[in-house]
Amino acid sequence: MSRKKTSKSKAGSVPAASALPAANGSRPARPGSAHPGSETPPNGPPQPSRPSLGGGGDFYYDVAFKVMLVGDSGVGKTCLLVRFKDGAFLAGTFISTVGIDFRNKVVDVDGMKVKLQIWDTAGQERFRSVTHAYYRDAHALLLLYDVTNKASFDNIQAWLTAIQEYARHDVVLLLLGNKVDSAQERVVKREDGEKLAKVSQVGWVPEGALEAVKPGLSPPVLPGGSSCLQEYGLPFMETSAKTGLNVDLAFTAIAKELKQRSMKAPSEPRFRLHDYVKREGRGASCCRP
Ligand SMILES: Nc1nc2c(ncn2[C@@H]2O[C@H](COP(=O)(O)OP(=O)(O)OP(=O)(O)O)[C@@H](O)[C@H]2O)c(=O)[nH]1
Ligand SMILES: [Mg+2]
Repeated sequence: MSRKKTSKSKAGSVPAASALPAANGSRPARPGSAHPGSETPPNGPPQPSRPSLGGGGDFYYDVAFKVMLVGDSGVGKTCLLVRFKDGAFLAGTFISTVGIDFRNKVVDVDGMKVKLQIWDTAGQERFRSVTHAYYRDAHALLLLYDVTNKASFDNIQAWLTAIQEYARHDVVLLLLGNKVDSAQERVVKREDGEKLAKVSQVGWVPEGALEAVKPGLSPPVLPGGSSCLQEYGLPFMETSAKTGLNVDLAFTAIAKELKQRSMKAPSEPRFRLHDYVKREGRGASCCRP
């Protein structure tokens, strides 16, 4: 497979200004050279991307995907991204994201270079309509709550509703409970996150299936589907942007899943995201129904 070229550390921001995609799908031109739309805007099902037009970079990639970080303000989305991209933690003053920022990172997945274009959204309510417009382009979403902030956990359902409404039906979704290093301040137990993940689903689950599973927390019987049964619920992990716990794993798991899906005739065994994060997660782990 031929290698595509991408820039080494391309990053940009899209302030919540006028230059945003219309909700009906048309995408007006955005000013600013840093706009990622000129680079590799992923559209349609996961597919190998076009070569980067950014030029001048020294990294190459085979496939590229768009990943979005979503969740309440202050849950640690920006810190998670910085930890993954730079291996650092943004301690100190909390600077809330305005609009949307993005960073690129190329990861090696079983010998293939997978470029993740990671969009860091503003969690504040006032930017909600802005960020919703971007959901439809995302191949994967990392949905975060803060284990020291109960409200951020309670709001996950609302985030899932928005995802259901605005994201593509086959979006890869991973639920993350962040800030587990703050053991003293923890108010959301790992088991609560696991339970929520177990009964939550967006995308392909048939009408009524979610209701069916809630009372007893056992998987629904899907019409004729066996593989669906095995992956019901959301994959879930606890993370810490501060210590780095499970941060690389979260992004790697997403990259593996997307890479597998993009292959027309995969020669290797099907990658199972739920199993992977359950097996590989350290400390506070994950769940699979
Ligand atoms: N202890 C601890 N603090 C964290 C962690 N992640 C983020 N924080 C802190 O939480 C605050 C908010 O982090 P951000 O990453 O800016 O939050 P955000 O989700 O991007 O917020 P918005 O941009 O407003 O949506 C900052 O003060 C961080 O230092 C973590 O894993 N552990
Ligand atoms: Mg932020």
